[in-house]
Amino acid sequence: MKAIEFDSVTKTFPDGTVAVDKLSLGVENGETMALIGPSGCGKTTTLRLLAGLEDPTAGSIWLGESDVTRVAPANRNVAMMFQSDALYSHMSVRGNLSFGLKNRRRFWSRAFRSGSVDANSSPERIVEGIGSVAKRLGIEPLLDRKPHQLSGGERQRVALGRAMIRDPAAFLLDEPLSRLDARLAGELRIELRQVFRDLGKPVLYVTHDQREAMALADRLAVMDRGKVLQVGEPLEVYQRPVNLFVANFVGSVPVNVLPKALLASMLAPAGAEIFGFRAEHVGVSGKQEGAGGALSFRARVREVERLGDHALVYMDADELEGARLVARCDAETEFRPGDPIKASVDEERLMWFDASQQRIKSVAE
Ligand SMILES: Nc1ncnc2c1ncn2[C@@H]1O[C@H](COP(=O)(O)OP(=O)(O)OP(=O)(O)O)[C@@H](O)[C@H]1O
Repeated sequence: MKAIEFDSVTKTFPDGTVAVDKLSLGVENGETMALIGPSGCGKTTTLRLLAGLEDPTAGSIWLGESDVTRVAPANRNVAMMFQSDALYSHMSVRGNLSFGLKNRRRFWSRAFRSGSVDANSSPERIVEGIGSVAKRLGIEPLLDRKPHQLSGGERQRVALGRAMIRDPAAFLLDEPLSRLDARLAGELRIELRQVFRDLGKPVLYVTHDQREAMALADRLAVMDRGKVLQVGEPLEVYQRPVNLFVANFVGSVPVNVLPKALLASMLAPAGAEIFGFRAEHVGVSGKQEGAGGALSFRARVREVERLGDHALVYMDADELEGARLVARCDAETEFRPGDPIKASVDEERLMWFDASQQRIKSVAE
C-alpha cells in the first residue's frame, strides 16, 4: 500500500483540455517525489487533484487505505504549499504557525466526535509540536516578528512550519523555492531535504527546475502533456532516460543529437536512427591528432560560456556535416571562438534512440 496513490487519473477541463491523462503514480511514506516537466504538462493539476481542489474526470486517488477521490478538500488532511504562500500579514510568526493548528482543532474535534482518530493524534500532542517545528526550521528567534520583517526564505520556512504543525497525511509543494534567489534556494533545498527525510510522510514536490528536483527528490516523475513518461531515482533517470525528451529534460544542457548515418553503422544497435551524448561526456583537445573514442571529430569553437565552476564550449563539427554540439569543460579552459579542436566520445557514453526517439536499451541494462 502506497501513502499516496493515483490510479489511472484523468482530468479533462470543460473546454476539452486534457491536463492529466491516465496518470498512475505512487509515493511511499517518507519519500519525496518530484514532479517535473515543461510548463503546462499537468504538474499543478496533479497536486490540485490530490488536494481535492479539482475533481478527476476518471480514475481514483488514495491516501493510504482511504479512497479520497470524492472526499472534500478539508477532510483530506493534506498540506499544500504554493510558491507565493501567503502568511497573514497582521499576525506574528507564532500566530501564523498556530493558525493552522486552530483550524486543525476544529477538524480534530469533529474527527474525535465521529471516532475516526486515535488519542495519539490529540490537539495537545500537536501543540507540543509547535516548539519543535520552529526549532527544526530555525525560526524560533523569529516567532514574534511579523511577515514583513522576514526575508523570502524565512517566510517560506514559516509557511512550511505551518504545514508541518498540521501534521498532515501528505505534503504537496508547488514550486516553493521559485521566488527565492539562487543562493537562498540552494540553502533551503538542503534544509528541506533533511526536514522531509525526518517527517516520514509522503511529499509530492512540483518544480520546473530539474536541478532542484535532482537535489531534493528520492524519485522523479517526468511528465509531458498530462502523462508520466518515467519514474525513477534521479541518477537512474539521468543515466537511463526512456526517451530523448526525458534525456533533455533532466539535463542542464540539451543532449547532443546526431543521425546514425554519421557513425560507423557497425556500432549502432538494431532499430537505432539517432544517437546522442551529454556535454560532460565529450572530451575536447586543442591537439588535432590522437583523440580516441568511438566518435572522434574535428570541430571549430563557436562560443565559450563561462559558468564559474565549469565552461560550456559550443562548437561546429565540420567533420559531422557542421553539426552544432556542446562540450562541458573545466572552468579554466583557454579555448576561444574560432579555435580548431578535436573532440571525442567513448562508446559507452552514446545513447541510441529509435525513429520515435525512444531510447534503445544497451545489452547491459
Ligand atoms: N481551469 C482550467 N481550465 C482549462 N484548462 C486548464 C485549467 N487549469 C489548467 N489548465 C490547462 O491544463 C494544462 C495543465 O496545467 P497545469 O497548471 O497543471 O500545468 P503545469 O505543469 O503545472 O504548468 P506550469 O509549470 O506552467 O505551472 C495546461 O494546458 C493548462 O492550460
